[in-house]
Amino acid sequence: MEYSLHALWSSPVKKKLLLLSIMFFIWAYMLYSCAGYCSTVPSLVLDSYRAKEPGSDLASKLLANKPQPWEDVESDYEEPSVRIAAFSNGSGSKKLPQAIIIGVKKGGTRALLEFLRVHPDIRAVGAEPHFFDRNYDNGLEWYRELMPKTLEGQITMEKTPSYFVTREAPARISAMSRDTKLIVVVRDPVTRAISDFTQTLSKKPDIPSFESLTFRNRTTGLIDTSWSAIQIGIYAKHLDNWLQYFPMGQILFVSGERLISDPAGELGRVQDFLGLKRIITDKHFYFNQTKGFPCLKKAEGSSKPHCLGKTKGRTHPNIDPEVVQRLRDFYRPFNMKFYQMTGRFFGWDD
Ligand SMILES: Nc1ncnc2c1ncn2[C@@H]1O[C@H](COP(=O)(O)OS(=O)(=O)O)[C@@H](OP(=O)(O)O)[C@H]1O
Repeated sequence: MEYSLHALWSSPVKKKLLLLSIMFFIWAYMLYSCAGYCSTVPSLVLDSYRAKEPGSDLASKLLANKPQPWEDVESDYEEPSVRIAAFSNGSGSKKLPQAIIIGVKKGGTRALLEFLRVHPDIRAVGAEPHFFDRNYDNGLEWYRELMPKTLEGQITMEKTPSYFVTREAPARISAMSRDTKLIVVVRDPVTRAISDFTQTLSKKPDIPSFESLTFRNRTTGLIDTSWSAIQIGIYAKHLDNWLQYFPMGQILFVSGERLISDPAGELGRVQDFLGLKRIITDKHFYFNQTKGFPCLKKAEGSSKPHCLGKTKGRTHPNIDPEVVQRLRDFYRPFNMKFYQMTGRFFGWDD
């Protein structure tokens, strides 16, 4: 061995060859390193440049795609600043909702969600995601990103009242998870229709009167069931669609009227349904005379009393009593069917 090495070093041609190959390796290594560096530099520069562009990060992308919560139904919703500070950076992970308030529009869905958020085992997204109706193409990952972080054992929730009347929503929610718990806040369909109309009127003061929108033909008294304010209240019909995908035991019906007269009682039923300890009780509520509604003594993440905003609990316009009666007659058979289906008498037809 010693001899062969000595022989190698001693031969001048071989010495040169060895030197050349060492130089070649050094040169190749430098070229390789430079190529790697050169390919990363522009992208790093570009990335940091992109990061400065508005809307470049994930959160902004979501915001860009995010359904506008102030569109249509939820023009009033604002995340209380206290809540943002207290929970936006919490630990845990984002999960798809295990329970959803699917309806109904103007039923009292915001009140229910705000009350439920007081529970330490519930975390909910404030704005309406409208995933299963308007934003389904964005994909489940987009939807999950909207959710707040939860710890083990906490339930993730959202509310989008239009799901209840969206034909595709039951199949889509079932495809996400067949175990999703569904909650529907229902309210007398006649009052609901007037509430719905009142909301539209507040945004578009020039719309025709409630009375004229109600009828296809006022003289024959034919109701215009294509008007969404009327359509939404045919609860039995919409429920049929949900029952194709979910068993009745997985859907809880909350009375919008009882949610106002006895919020703790209705919240007790909801907590049982969600398998949670009854933590929200009558101690959490007080009746605010000025607002004319129950309010929270302390909102989630805050020590201050909290009533819903001014777009909840609007004064309704006076509607011709004859039209109201005609609508009562129209809804009666659907209501009866609905009571039968749900096994609960909501008392809208006294
Ligand atoms: N505690 C409390 N405070 C204020 N308002 C309350 C409350 N509980 C139920 N309600 C009723 O909720 C109605 C609005 O329903 P939604 O929140 O489902 O409306 S929306 O579909 O999200 O726009 C709203 O309807 P209007 O009275 O017609 O404005 C209220 O009657």
